[in-house]
Amino acid sequence: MTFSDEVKKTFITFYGTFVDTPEFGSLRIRKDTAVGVCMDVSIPDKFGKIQFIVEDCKDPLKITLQYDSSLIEENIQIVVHSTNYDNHINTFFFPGFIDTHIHASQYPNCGILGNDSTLLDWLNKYTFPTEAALSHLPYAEKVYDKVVSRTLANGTTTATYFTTIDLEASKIMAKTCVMHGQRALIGKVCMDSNSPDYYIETCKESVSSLVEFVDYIENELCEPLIQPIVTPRFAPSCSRNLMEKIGNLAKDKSLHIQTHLSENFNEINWVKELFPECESYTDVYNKYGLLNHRTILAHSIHLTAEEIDLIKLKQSGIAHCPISNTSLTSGECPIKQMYTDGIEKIGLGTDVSAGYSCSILESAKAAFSVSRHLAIKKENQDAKLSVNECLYLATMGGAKVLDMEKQIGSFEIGKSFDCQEIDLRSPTSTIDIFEWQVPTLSGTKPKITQLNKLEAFDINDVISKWFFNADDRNVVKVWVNGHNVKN
Ligand SMILES: O=c1[nH]c(=O)c2nc[nH]c2[nH]1
Ligand SMILES: [Zn+2]
Repeated sequence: MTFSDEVKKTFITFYGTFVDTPEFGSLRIRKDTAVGVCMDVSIPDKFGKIQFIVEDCKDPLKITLQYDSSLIEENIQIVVHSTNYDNHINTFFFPGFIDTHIHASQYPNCGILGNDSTLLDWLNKYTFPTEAALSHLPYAEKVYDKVVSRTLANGTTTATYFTTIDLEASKIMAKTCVMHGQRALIGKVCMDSNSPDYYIETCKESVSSLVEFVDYIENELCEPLIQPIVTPRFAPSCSRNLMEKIGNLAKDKSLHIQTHLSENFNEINWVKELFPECESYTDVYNKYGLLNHRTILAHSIHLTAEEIDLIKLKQSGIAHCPISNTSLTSGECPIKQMYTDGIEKIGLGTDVSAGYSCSILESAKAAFSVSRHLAIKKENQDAKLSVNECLYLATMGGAKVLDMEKQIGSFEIGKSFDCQEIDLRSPTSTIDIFEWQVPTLSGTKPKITQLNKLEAFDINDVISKWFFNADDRNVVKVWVNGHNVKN
């Protein structure tokens, strides 16, 4: 079926097993479930959104016609799992992943780190030259096209991107996301201080190109899935004047803000030297108008108790980027402790290219591992994140960080249908799961006496297999706002 076939339908009902994590640590499984999505462009308030969820449903078409008797059968599409596994749970719908921190412009360096690098020398040696090269627009086109298709292929339906300081290249990124159908917040990077002469703007240039970028997205592109995000790179590369000006713009237009915070000890000391008037790194952003409930703070590893309190007070969100933090030897962010301290807006970021993978599932596995290392180091089992908690960070946690928890992150009536279909036995899958391990939808156990001593696997085990053993080969389809964007 093609994209154009699909949009002719005014209603789609998805039918099968739905798995999501509505609360931190919970795993919700709804079998034989029909999820109805309005695809009628003449009703913009409902378009792409879930209209009903019916569990234990035997006939999804009948349920759809019961929901709205004015619908006619030709306009309804029923989408069932791509492969029928004879009543065994091998395939399920899961909310699309949310990447709360990724540098689209660094994608050419994904997998290139430099063994000896830590943050500040890595920026100068690898990152700034790579970003600056994208002012050559044909390069920008290629790189942005690849990173968006690659993240979608890995099940990322929403991403919060950094581009570069270049306005025209940033517009290309916005157009690319529209073309691929990905939901995205896109930030033209602002930096007017302490940066190489080949990759820096004046404060005036930075503000005016940001204003033009916001205007372009809001008034020319006009695509509801795409939002601009105010993006001061990090405190060392921004003057006080620049931070205040773009903070005011964010406030006036209710825009999101993203930046980096407290990633590495040399960086933290540098911020102390540059901003002696501020109490802490976090206080720099607060003092210059950048800290609020729509601010996304990447890393935030080495925070003091006062900084945690300030972030809580301002209700800002944290993008946990465990692959990056390990790769650049920046540190281990104590996510479980943050929850205990009352910070609940925490999501995951791939942080390509300090992170070597653009898969949020890989980041979720890394979050699991980093939390175990913290538990070993601190001799405290409470530091451990569970599989379900990591999956929450990858979906609902990310939605909260983006202040979009009413729109995305789980399957609820009124939310957009952003979804990935997972198939543990897709043709190219490398997951080995044996037939006696797979529970049936009705929960019956295999009738083999030798297996009586085996604990029967349940769907939690299946989800665990997926979490640890899967990759993009198990993402068979992806939808954003009801549109099939990956087949
Ligand atoms: O991981 C990071 N990646 C970056 O590009 C960057 N810039 C400032 N601080 C940063 N940290
Ligand atoms: Zn980053």
